[in-house]
Amino acid sequence: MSEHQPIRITVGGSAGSAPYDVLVGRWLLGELPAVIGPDARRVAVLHPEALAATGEAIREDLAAQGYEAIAVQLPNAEEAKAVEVAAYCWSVLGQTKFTRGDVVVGVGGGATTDLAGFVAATWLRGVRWIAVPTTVLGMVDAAVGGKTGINTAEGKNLVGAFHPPAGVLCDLDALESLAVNDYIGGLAEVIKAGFIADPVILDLIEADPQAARTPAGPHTAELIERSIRVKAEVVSQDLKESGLREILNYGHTLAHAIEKNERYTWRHGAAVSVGMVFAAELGRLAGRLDDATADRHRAVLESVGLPLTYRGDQWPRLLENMKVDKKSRGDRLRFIVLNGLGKPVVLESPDPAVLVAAYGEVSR
Ligand SMILES: NC(=O)c1ccc[n+]([C@@H]2O[C@H](COP(=O)([O-])OP(=O)(O)OC[C@H]3O[C@@H](n4cnc5c(N)ncnc54)[C@H](O)[C@@H]3O)[C@@H](O)[C@H]2O)c1
Ligand SMILES: O=C(O)C(=O)C[C@@H](O)[C@H](O)[C@H](O)COP(=O)(O)O
Ligand SMILES: [Zn+2]
Repeated sequence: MSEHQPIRITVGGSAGSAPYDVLVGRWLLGELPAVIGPDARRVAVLHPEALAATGEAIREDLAAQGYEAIAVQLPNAEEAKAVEVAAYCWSVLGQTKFTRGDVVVGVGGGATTDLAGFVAATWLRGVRWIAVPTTVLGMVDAAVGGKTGINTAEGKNLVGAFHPPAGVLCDLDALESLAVNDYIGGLAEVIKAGFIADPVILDLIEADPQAARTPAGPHTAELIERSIRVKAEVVSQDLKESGLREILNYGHTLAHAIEKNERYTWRHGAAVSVGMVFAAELGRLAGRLDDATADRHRAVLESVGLPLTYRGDQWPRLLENMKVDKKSRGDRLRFIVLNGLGKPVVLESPDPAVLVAAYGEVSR
């Protein structure tokens, strides 16, 4: 990738949605007006507290180009994914007289883009929105694919809508200011993409795990691009998760149960890391996954500093939490496991004793 030539990955429209591009590069904010489109008069820039200066800079830039631009500050991280925050945004849009021609821009990590997309999906039953992800996780996963939503006390992402963005701008320079724990949290989703579809990702990380932990690593752009391609390929075929898209939920059944158990104070990537070790053990115990690939989960996740274990005494609560997973059907729990590297499949209603044994392998 040359500095001025972003990579462009097109996400095909499925289920009647319009296709859109994900751009990966540097200095991409100049692309914003083209994605905003000709109809917008007002633009609302939703950003977390941590990115107040960035949000204001984008607002000023848009105002200088003639838009009526407002910056809307959200709480950092999961606190943004709450109905009270969505309601605050609805009231700001109402007071700004935001119409169906106007555009929401979500600038931030996955929590911000999930909330911004949800506000855009619900305002006037759906307005155009653009994602400007500023974390690894946001770039490789959250901003792509049109899943938007908020958490409730009962579970993670329980309220939301499929509402694809009009475009996604991944400016790699944004990653420079990210805290190391937030950076490596995103690697959990990168590693997920490696296990479910693109093992070259795993090879690149294993070659130099320390380098993978920083934006200055030699493979940063390639890891991000490969992961986006995995996601784009899947959501282009199955926007509304009627089948194939469930593979992107690898490790998430337990992960979301942990996040709820921790009242959303754990980072999503950390929970997904533990959830993937659990899913690997489940695959192994169910006779699907070979020992080497199951063990590879622990090795690669640990090598970048992600957690592998969770509290042993919490199993009954986690099991209860998993029942509201979106892959559940009635009383049947369903998990994504691997039949081998890059071969994700659904495991239906595993024997409870197998679930307990798999949890025994991640509990401390
Ligand atoms: N919609 C989807 O398909 C999808 C996919 C994966 C994850 N998610 C969601 O994404 C969320 C996690 O996203 P995340 O890991 O990006 O965390 P996050 O959005 O909570 O961001 C982590 C922290 O970093 C701050 N931050 C963001 N960008 C920064 C930057 N460039 N410099 C400094 N600080 C910055 C944020 O304010 C926050 O405090 C979860 O809610 C998860 O459920 C959604
Ligand atoms: O895009 C998807 O589909 C995913 O499952 C990607 C996940 O990484 C992401 O965390 C997603 O938000 C989980 O969705 P949910 O439907 O299980 O809430
Ligand atoms: Zn996820």
